[in-house]
Amino acid sequence: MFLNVTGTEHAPDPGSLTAYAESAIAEDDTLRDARARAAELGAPTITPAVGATLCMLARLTDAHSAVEVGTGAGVGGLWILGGMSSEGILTTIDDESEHHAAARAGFSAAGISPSRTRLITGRAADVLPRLADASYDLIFINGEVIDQPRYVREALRLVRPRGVIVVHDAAAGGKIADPDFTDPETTAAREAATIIAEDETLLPVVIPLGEGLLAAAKAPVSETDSSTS
Ligand SMILES: C[S@@+](CC[C@H](N)C(=O)[O-])C[C@H]1O[C@@H](n2cnc3c(N)ncnc32)[C@H](O)[C@@H]1O
Repeated sequence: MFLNVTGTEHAPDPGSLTAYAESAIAEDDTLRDARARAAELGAPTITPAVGATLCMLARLTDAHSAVEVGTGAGVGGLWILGGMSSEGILTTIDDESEHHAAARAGFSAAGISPSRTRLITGRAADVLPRLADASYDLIFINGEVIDQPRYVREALRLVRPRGVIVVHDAAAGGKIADPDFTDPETTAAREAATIIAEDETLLPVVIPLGEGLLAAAKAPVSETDSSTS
């Protein structure tokens, strides 16, 4: 059986490489319980392989500070925190206080100190502009697809040199590569991808996991500082 039964809208075909990538990741009871809370709330979750990818990126960037747009019931947050430095702080934004209550329960069950999580309840478009420039090692965008361009623009400002931006639902339900689709969501996903593609300080890659991840690594400071070029 495919490992994530609660949150995936489009389960990969059995026998596909994606199905193998998902089934290869085992989640612990804390994550399973978080998925159960998400299911109760009707909040979508990332898949296990997306979670493991985020965890790996947090570890590779030695993340001390991360931002998540769209807390849900805390599945993504648990994965990100698992890869961060033991002192690392996750700022996670959601406009549903019920989702934040569920996420808090998950973080507590995982033994994560409340000092390591900053849950901000509000609309991401209002909260993100209040966060400091170039201060975050990992930014995970997992809100509404239609809002991706504005979140990506904020992420460009927030990410540190050598940090990483990850956009979930980057494939707009598989429609992004088909020019016949010009609906607002697909157009927004294309715009977000274009903003990333046109930034020469970013190294982007599409990762075909979950609903499609677009990950982009920010160049080191020596390559982003225009005074040195
Ligand atoms: C896909 S879920 C997030 C899942 C979560 N990242 C996880 O891995 O479990 C999207 C979340 O974004 C929240 N959301 C949607 N629009 C928002 C907005 N404009 N501002 C803040 N949160 C928003 C929803 O309430 C929902 O909890």
